[in-house]
Amino acid sequence: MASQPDSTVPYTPSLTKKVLIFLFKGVNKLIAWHKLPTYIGVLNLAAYRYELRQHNLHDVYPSPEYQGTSESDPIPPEFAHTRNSDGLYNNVNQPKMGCVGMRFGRNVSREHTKKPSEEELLSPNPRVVSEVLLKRDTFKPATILNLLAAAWIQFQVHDWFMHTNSTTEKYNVKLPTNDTWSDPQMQVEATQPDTPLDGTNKTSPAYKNENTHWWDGSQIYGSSEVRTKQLRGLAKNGKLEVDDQGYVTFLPRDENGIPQTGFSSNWWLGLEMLHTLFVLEHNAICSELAQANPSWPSEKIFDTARLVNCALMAKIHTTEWTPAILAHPAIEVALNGNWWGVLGEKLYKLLGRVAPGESLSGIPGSGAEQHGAPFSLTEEFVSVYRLHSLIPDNIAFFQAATGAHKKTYPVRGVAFGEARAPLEEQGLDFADVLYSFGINYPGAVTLNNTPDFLRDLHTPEGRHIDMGTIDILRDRERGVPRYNAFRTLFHMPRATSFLSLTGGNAAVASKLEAVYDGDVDKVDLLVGCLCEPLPKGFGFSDTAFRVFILMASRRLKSDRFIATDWNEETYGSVGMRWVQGNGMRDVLVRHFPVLEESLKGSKNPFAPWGKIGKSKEYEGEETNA
Ligand code: HEM
Repeated sequence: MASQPDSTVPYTPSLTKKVLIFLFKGVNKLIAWHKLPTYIGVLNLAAYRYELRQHNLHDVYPSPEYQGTSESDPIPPEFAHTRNSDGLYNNVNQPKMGCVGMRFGRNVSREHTKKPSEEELLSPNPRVVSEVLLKRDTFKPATILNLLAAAWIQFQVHDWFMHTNSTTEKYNVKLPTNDTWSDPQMQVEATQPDTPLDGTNKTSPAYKNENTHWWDGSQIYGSSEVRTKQLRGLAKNGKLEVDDQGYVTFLPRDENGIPQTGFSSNWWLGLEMLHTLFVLEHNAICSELAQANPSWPSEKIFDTARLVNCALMAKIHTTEWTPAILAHPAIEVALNGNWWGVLGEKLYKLLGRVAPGESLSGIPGSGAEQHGAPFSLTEEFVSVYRLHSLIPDNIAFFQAATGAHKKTYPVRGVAFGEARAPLEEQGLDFADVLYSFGINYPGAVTLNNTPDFLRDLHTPEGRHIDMGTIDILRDRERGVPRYNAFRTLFHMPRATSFLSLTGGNAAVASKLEAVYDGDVDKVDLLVGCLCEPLPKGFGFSDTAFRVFILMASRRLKSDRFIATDWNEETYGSVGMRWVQGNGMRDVLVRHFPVLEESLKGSKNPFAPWGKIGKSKEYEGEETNA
């Protein structure tokens, strides 16, 4: 186990990197990165990343001691080579870094993250923004993706973060005249701020993460050691407990029907399916490890299988999901480069690592670095994942083997307690559900495409909420800068008018102008991102993408188990082969071989799959655009 550089060591780009940043600033005045030839575009993205690492990582703790030290929190021997469910000990020198309950960091300095006054928080009225700009008018599908892509990102988000709502403080959102909201008033719980640790916290509050910040599969394994033990239950050989009902394997349920998994809020069939799939994958890895290492105790099998499963999910996300939603040649090279290096997978597999750094041979094994701030996810990172418009109104369900259409359900009908309805009522199994998700479209990430299901959401905890209103309110409440300020702080030019923001779309510009009272600087981050013209092949905005350039690779680069301990000693030779030799397609086909045929019709498992048999005859908008 190698020791890591202290997060307080400032990140200073080398002279070459500074020159690259300077050069591309000039180039980008004339031409955007995504219009450059592929490999020059990749270099441009690298320059952005150097600049962002230098200016856009901000700790929100008053001092580094809050991250713990190797003296105050020494690593117990059992966690020297494996993940701890609470997220402790990933960083050897600062063992609390990224653990559950640590605060979200910031990508912009604290003076730009002030808590708004009530007037600033509520204007323009977030419910009006939701009604006029977010409410879905007609279903606009994202035709480059399938519905699995929507479920996947929520599944991942539940690994990474969740804020806590206050049990005492609420905001009253004024309902406009003639509003159709069915309650007399709209109240939204405030986010619970962490106890202030210094004066800055009083003006710019900080918020804790309910999950670990690491990419550690906590949505499956839980965010505490106690929870992980419960989920393993009595299962042998390092496996997680499942409820095998013969025709289908489910996650176990508690006496109230709540799925027993690491994170079960906001549940629907998409999550049921992916949680089950990656629990099955964990158990398959365990079987393989046990067979190859008959002397390993259950604990070692579990620990190694979790490392492998987490790395596999990180790889799928990096090299498959992200290039599916950002289908641009430079992104494909850059993201594969994050994993394999710019020399590519083939050369990596032939030669192994040819250089120590991240560029030529990828981030895994390149050595962990914190770039001047302790690792944590950030408020801005949460904001750009507000992708609720991915959720469609309805899902059409088919049999995987024949393509026969069984039933089309509203999403509401497969959510929370109803999540398993198509399996229980239509006799479908997970292969059928996965196939159906493979050919249904998600919603496009664009204006007026947030479904009524989420804008009029009744949760099992008794909340009645409009996610459109909440998405706007939360960013403002947490001091995330509005669109133009955000762009400036991410080194992008601000929109000088509504028309320039919308890329010349006069109808959208005038709608924005009316809601934002003629002030383009008031446009909310989410709204701006939904309106700006997209680079070719992009499923979301270039503005949101700037956060990903920095944070997507940071999640890998900061993590000891990916960047430093990337070796057979930690993963076992079987484990290393499993991660490097598999992708989403392999996972799907391993557990549901019938899907192979449909997957053949698709270049990327998160893009629409080939339609089988009778499903070609289905005429609904869910699968046809
Ligand atoms: C059935 C589908 C979904 C339901 C029922 C759902 C529901 C919710 C709820 C109730 C919240 C918390 C609201 C609050 O702040 O009080 C939330 C937050 C959030 N959701 Fe969703 N959601 C769904 C799908 C998605 C999808 C597809 C994404 C895409 C990434 C997503 C991303 C987020 C994010 C980023 C947050 C903020 C989390 C935080 O504040 O820490 N959700 N969602």
